[in-house]
Amino acid sequence: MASSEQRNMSCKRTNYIKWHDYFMANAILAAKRSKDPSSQVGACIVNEDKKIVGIGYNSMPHGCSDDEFPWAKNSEDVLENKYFYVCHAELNAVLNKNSADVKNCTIYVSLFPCNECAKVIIQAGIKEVIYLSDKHSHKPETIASKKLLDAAKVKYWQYKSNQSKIVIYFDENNWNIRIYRECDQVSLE
Ligand SMILES: O=c1ccn([C@H]2C[C@H](O)[C@@H](COP(=O)(O)O)O2)c(=O)[nH]1
Ligand SMILES: [Zn+2]
Repeated sequence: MASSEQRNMSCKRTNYIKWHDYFMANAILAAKRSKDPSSQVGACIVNEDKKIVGIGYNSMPHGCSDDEFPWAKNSEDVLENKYFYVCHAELNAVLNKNSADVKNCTIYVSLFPCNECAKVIIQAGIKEVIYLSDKHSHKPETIASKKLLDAAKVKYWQYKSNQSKIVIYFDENNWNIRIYRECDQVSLE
């Protein structure tokens, strides 16, 4: 008779990362590349075959040093604030695409896209937006964004994960990932 270990080895794993968590985690990981001290935003574009075709985060444009351009948001001189210069995560994800186009793709974003990003999403042919935070839902940029997405029939919905956290261990001999469910403090393998 097979031992429980042998049985475990002959069945497929069940604690694998589910697609939505996987793609949203990629967006969150990308966000952590951002140099913006107050808001890091990440975006991950996925095609109909569940392949990642673009990743982006908010950054200064190429050739515009992120040591020299400002990251402030409340300077009296608007030219000393980041807003005129920074490229949004969604724009970068579309421009970074490694496929011919992003038609009918889904974009996973850590923050609901602003109106400017909504225009990019629509014009690029992206059909679905899955977002984590909607913390600016009261702002005109977000209200306008939803108007645009509604008119263009781009579906959007907020992702609520069953996992509360995913921890990555960078141990060269025993690299691992632990997935913690919200309902318990026990980590899955
Ligand atoms: O759709 C969006 C909206 C904003 N961002 C980026 C642009 C900026 O770097 C920050 C916003 O800065 P605040 O300090 O929160 O005003 O977020 C984006 O990438 N995508
Ligand atoms: Zn934007």
